[in-house]
Amino acid sequence: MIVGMTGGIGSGKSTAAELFAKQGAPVIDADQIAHQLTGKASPATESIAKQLGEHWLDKHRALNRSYARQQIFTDPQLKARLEQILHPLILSRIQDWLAEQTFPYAIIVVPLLLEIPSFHALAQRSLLIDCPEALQIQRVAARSGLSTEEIQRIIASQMPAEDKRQLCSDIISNQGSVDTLRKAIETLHERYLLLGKA
Ligand SMILES: CC(C)(COP(=O)(O)OP(=O)(O)OC[C@H]1O[C@@H](n2cnc3c(N)ncnc32)[C@H](O)[C@@H]1O)[C@@H](O)C(=O)NCCC(=O)NCCS
Ligand SMILES: Nc1ncnc2c1ncn2[C@@H]1O[C@H](COP(=O)(O)OP(=O)(O)OP(=O)(O)O)[C@@H](O)[C@H]1O
Repeated sequence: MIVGMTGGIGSGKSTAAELFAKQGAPVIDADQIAHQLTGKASPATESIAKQLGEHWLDKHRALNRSYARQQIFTDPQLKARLEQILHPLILSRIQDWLAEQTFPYAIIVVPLLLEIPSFHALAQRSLLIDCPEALQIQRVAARSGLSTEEIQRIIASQMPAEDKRQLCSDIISNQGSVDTLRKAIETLHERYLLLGKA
């Protein structure tokens, strides 16, 4: 059984993914794949330079992440063009990884699970890590130093939380402590094991 985990920026997806992994579940994260794909002198960065311009890369020919962030979250067309380069490669890496899994269930962590049909189609269940916007902003600012304005722009580019709640089969509220999150994940892990074995 494939479980797609999603949630807005800073909702706690990576923290939740780590907790599932500690239970023994196989987990793959689309953000981490995107990071690997946009490292120095990779085929993806060469496509980005060719299609979007050399100035999207840094001196090591890796993606200039802060430049890319500024561009795509202020210009939807540039966002779509970067996604057109990266999403097929991310999808293919996830599919290859899924083909190797033998555990009763596997977790794919995909920020745009509900926005992009080809990602959504991979999952039989969808798990939303839900967190109020004010807490998302607080946690992302503490982690990355991004301004409130920049974080709000990223949130505005994603599907509204209310719509995500309607679409997901499972929801974990991540407003409490990491310990509360751990308990919710232990419960879901047991449920997914049963569902995956059925
Ligand atoms: C713009 C980039 C360079 C910014 O890098 P940075 O290191 O600052 O952020 P990181 O990659 O860790 O992403 C952090 C969060 O930003 C949000 N985010 C990232 N890409 C997108 C996007 N295309 N649309 C909406 N939100 C996004 C997600 O909530 C994600 O969890 C990077 O996010 C990127 O390459 N994005 C395009 C690839 C993509 O669509 N990734 C999401 C995979 S489904
Ligand atoms: N329940 C919690 N209590 C306190 N801090 C938390 C909790 N959950 C997550 N955090 C912290 O909030 C920040 C964002 O969490 P995390 O990185 O897991 O979110 P994410 O959804 O993966 O973010 P992104 O969308 O940017 O990839 C991290 O610094 C993390 O340690």
